Amino acid sequence: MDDPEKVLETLLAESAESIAFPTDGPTRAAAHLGAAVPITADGHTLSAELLHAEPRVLMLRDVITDDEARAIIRLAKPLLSASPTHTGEGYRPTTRSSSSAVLLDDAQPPLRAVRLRLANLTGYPEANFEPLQLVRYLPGQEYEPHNDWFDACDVREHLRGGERRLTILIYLNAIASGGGGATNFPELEVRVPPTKRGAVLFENYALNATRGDGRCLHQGEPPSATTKFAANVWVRARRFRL
Ligand SMILES: O=C(O)CCC(=O)C(=O)O
Ligand SMILES: [Fe+2]
Repeated sequence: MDDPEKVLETLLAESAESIAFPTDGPTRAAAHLGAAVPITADGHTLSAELLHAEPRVLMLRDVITDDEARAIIRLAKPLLSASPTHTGEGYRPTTRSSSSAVLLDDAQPPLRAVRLRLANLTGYPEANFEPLQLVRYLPGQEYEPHNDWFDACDVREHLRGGERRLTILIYLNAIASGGGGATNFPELEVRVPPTKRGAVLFENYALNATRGDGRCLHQGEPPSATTKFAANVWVRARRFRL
């Protein structure tokens, strides 16, 4: 699509399809600072605790089952390759030494169950979810501080569903306390230790904003002795297209 007028027309039409920021999803309504509040989604009980109010960072516990964690790792393992990073104008080069796998087959029952539960919890339609992406860090591997949101001028990402409003990073295996592998938010002074079957959820955009929030800068710290498996779930402003 090279014709600038056509690009602009398409972008405007796309933007008009963005859903309003949900303010009533259970993860917005229930979470409190300093207290893990039980919530139920599709008959599944988990807990949510607000770790930081603005931007919102939440710790979810028991967000997936043991079987789901095992299934995600099993489906992803044969697909692993070096993790990509965002390059080009608007993006700072970062080191990401992990491996990743995109789980394109959303129809797989465990993937579908997790996606539908997270849709229910966040108030976003499942159609806005990117495919789950497994990330594997061998001991010593890491992802340097970065933001998950796209540059506002990134046309390609505008056409693939627009803003990454939410990041949900699900921890799939246990790492002993003191074993590293935390998700660290240096600007917020929040460090989330990986808790098996738990997740960190953060809002990359302030309410009604169209530009990403720089305070959401975060890094995947290296695990010291155990391989860390996690699954990224990114939620877009509009229907996601590959
Ligand atoms: O592994 C982590 O704790 C962070 C991963 C991350 O930020 C990403 O994959 O975008
Ligand atoms: Fe990230």
